[in-house]
Amino acid sequence: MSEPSLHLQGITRTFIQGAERLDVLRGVDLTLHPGEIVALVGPSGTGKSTLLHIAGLLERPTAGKVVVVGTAAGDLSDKERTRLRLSRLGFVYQFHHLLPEFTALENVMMPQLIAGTGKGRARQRADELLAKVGLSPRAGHRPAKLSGGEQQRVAIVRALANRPKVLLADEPTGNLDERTADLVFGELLHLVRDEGLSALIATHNPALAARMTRTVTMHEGRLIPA
Ligand SMILES: Nc1ncnc2c1ncn2[C@@H]1O[C@H](COP(=O)(O)OP(=O)(O)OP(=O)(O)O)[C@@H](O)[C@H]1O
Repeated sequence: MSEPSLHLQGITRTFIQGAERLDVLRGVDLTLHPGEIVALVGPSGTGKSTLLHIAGLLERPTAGKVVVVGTAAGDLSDKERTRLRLSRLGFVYQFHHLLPEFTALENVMMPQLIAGTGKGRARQRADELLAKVGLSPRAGHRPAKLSGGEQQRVAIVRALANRPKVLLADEPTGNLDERTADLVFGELLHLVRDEGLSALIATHNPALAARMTRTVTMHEGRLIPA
């Protein structure tokens, strides 16, 4: 079988606040194979966002192993983790977090420029991605001039700009009305499949979870198959 895109093994995360100790993750194991799209579900406050941040190399676990396309992240310096994140992982949040002073096109070019891609190639890739979500006519607009659905489409294609292997998404359409959420989610799935990625997507919406390859549920700090 081919190398996993993402492998999480024995992940724990404990928060200590004063005398209180909160064991949010208590031994999470998860393997994402290329092309798998996994729904991450579970009640609010059970640690889905915490797990996504750890998988996305934005936070370190208290214990356990994160392996991104064959590279064990625990052994890396912060600089090397950033490089691995930029090249292999894409992240979409519930709120778009686009840079307000830049246009849609510039927002999609930005992660590529940070990763060292030349301006011409970055622009070509951004044009191509914005076209895929029907936003070519809006490429020159700043986020404030775009609708909620359009802003989230830009955030999604921005996450794909550096051709990552894994997309991590935290309620990527949670901020949109039901109809728009359904449409944008469909586009997200189409793009993930089209680009041949794996994805781990937290959602509270059972209908959206049902459109993915499989579902895992956060329960008492571990993942169980749905
Ligand atoms: N930096 C932190 N310090 C202390 N506690 C934290 C921290 N980050 C998260 N927590 C706690 O960890 C628990 C899990 O939070 P998390 O945001 O991961 O849950 P979630 O499943 O994503 O919830 P939701 O579905 O509402 O987004 C919560 O009780 C939260 O208060």
